[in-house]
Amino acid sequence: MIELSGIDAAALGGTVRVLNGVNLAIAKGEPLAVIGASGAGKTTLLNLLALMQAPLAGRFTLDGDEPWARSRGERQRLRAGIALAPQQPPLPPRQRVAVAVLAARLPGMSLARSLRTLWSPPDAPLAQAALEQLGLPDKLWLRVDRLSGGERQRVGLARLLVSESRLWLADEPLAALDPARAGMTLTVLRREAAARGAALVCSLHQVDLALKHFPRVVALRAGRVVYDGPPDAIDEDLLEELYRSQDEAPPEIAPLPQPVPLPQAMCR
Ligand SMILES: Nc1ncnc2c1ncn2[C@@H]1O[C@H](COP(=O)(O)OP(=O)(O)OP(=O)(O)O)[C@@H](O)[C@H]1O
Repeated sequence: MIELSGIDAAALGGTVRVLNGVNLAIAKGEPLAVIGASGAGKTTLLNLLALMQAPLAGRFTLDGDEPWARSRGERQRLRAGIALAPQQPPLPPRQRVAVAVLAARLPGMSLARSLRTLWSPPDAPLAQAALEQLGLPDKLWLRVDRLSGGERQRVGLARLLVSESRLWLADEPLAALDPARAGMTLTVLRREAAARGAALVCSLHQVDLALKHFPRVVALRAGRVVYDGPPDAIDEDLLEELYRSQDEAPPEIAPLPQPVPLPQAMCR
């Protein structure tokens, strides 16, 4: 489905190389987790897969086609077939949740139908079903700015569930969720992607959940793929290498000066 070969890429809006010689093939319907320390390039990789950012070097193919050799319009059409849930979903604050969720279906619709959807969503039961699966059964007609951060994040994920895309990209989908919701959310994403035959690529900071929920894990360090395989071959040494900078001892902090006793006269 997607093949990256020797890809170098900058972050969205940047020019400095972040991804470095990345080789990665993702098959139709394949689930995979991307792990790595903060700044390793996970978001950059997902934006690249979503055709948001052109590679600086290397070969990128999508279903055998080279999107970056195509015209802007043709690439736009290819992009419409990919669903990306950013870490902070860009949901218009005054929009109803139903409309925000169903906006994910707009790329495949005629203009007349998309205008109708925005005005009075005919697919509201679809949005409701997606929200229920993600533990938000009573939010359909709320305004987006009435939601908590974790609820907003799940509304962003509900967009994946209603989209007609066969490539779902979820960038840190658990960032605003409590631990119980986090596991449940990954279960739903995995199950629903499998039911629709959609490939699912999730970047995750929760390594334990990545290893538990995904049959394939790609580990990035400083923009390079340092591991790509099943979770059971990931050991402590690799995790230590991946997250080494986070494990360094914190800098020594000079002790605060002891309080100077005030003269008795000043305490009265
Ligand atoms: N617009 C930009 N211009 C230049 N550099 C950027 C830009 N956006 C991000 N970067 C840098 O690119 C590198 C990779 O960022 P990226 O967001 O892909 O990492 P990440 O692994 O997703 O991190 P996190 O886990 O913290 O979200 C970081 O060093 C970051 O500072």
